[in-house]
Amino acid sequence: MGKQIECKNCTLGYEGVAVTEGINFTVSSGDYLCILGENGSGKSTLIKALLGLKPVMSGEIEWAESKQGEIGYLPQQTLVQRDFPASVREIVMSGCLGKGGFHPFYRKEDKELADKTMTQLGIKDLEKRCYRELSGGQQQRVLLARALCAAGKILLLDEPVTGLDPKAQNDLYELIASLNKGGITIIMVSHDIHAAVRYASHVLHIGSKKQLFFGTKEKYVNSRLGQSFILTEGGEENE
Ligand SMILES: Nc1ncnc2c1ncn2[C@@H]1O[C@H](COP(=O)(O)OP(=O)(O)OP(=O)(O)O)[C@@H](O)[C@H]1O
Repeated sequence: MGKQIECKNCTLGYEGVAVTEGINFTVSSGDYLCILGENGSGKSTLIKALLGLKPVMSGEIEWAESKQGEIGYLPQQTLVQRDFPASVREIVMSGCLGKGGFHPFYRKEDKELADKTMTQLGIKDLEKRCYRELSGGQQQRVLLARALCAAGKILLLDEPVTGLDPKAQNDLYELIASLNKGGITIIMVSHDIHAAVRYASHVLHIGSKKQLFFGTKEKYVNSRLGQSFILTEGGEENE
């Protein structure tokens, strides 16, 4: 499998102050990487670095074959976004803007890609509906379709199931897993250890100040760190 991203001994931080260091991991085509870590450990900062929005303080992020611009990003939803007054089709199509250089109008291939993606994600029948009238789960599908139109190779998802009920969470996880089975690389930031254990191929666990683990999911669940995280997080969920 081709290597897509390699993060080499990166230090991430703001204004000369490191948030986390010693970040080392590799993402290959078809991987499903789950990034775990407590609040404030630097997960969002790492996302910004992966998207090229923020330079690393030291170390290097190396991109192979697919370029940085080919990463589709599903941000954490904000309330403002939930109220966005545009149709489903318009939102999905907007993912095509900026693809293949600047072009101010949608091209035929953009429209075809939007149609194909909406069908794939089961939202074609919603295309004329206004985004803000949809359920949270439907809205996430729309944003996922948009991210897929922006980049068909790697999807970077930041807490994608936040705010969804358990059934919608499960449906979205299953949809993401099916995209991964279809060959799309997934990088997902999550607090949900259960989803990581169920779906991911690899785990990156960031602690306060430094990386605690990177490796296959199987190694993670058998490690002392993985075991204790599963126990504490599982305990919280069952309370
Ligand atoms: N723009 C900024 N300037 C300075 N410090 C920042 C900035 N953004 C974040 N930080 C600090 O960097 C640290 C890591 O933040 P980050 O948002 O990356 O954590 P996180 O792991 O994504 O947390 P959460 O799980 O709560 O989303 C925090 O201590 C935060 O206060």
